[in-house]
Amino acid sequence: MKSLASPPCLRLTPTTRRHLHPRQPSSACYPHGRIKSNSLSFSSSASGFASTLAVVEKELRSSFVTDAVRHVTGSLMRGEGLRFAIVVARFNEVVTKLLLEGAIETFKKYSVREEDIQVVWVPGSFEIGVVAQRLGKSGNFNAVLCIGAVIRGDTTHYDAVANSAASGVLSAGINSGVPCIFGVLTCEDMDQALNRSGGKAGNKGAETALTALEMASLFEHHLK
Ligand SMILES: Nc1c(NC[C@H](O)[C@H](O)[C@H](O)CO)[nH]c(=O)[nH]c1=O
Ligand SMILES: CC(=O)[C@@H](O)COP(=O)(O)O
Repeated sequence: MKSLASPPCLRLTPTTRRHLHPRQPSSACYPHGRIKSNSLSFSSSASGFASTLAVVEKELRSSFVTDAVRHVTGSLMRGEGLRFAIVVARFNEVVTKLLLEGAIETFKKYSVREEDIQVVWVPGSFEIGVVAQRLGKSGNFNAVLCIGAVIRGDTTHYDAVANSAASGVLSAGINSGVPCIFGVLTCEDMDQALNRSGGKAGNKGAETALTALEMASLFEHHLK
């Protein structure tokens, strides 16, 4: 029997660690298998993340061959045939349109057919949850991607909208049993929002589309 005392350890770069384990401390290691450090190269872009994840998945899978424990993850490589709804808020449309573009581009890059993507517009982020739940329950989609941009103003309205959007999307997923992905920006100002919708900090629409793909694949291929 294999000893569990000192599992082989993968030290991850900050970027990959953030994607795989967003809250793990910097000294943490990946406990399930050994990964050659020279097989990993990282980028903070959505496609960089995807290829990093593919390498990690492959290496981890091969390191599990001798393990009796079964591990399952969704795959980014099997987008064809998966169906997605995208609920997008019109409020701060200059931002949400860019997030939507990033999301659709990513779905297409991963072989999701255009006819398998349905976009539903709602007035603001507050309205996303109820619509996501309806779409999830329809049985027509493998995942629902929720896109919005909440930007702080002068009053406490920001907190109400941001928190409601988050708990609305969470409830939609739990109540419908279909993954509902949180692609709602919550920003201090428009600069922060633009930086995250194709600017300096990437495109969160594209990143959350990858999350939707992974979760859709996990449910479709492993959790039925
Ligand atoms: N201020 C923002 C809003 N506010 C609108 C609400 O989402 C909602 O439509 C209204 O209260 C009616 O129910 N929405 C955003 O998406 N982003 C904001 O910054
Ligand atoms: C996040 C918001 O709802 C924002 O537009 C509200 O702005 P304000 O707090 O100045 O009314």
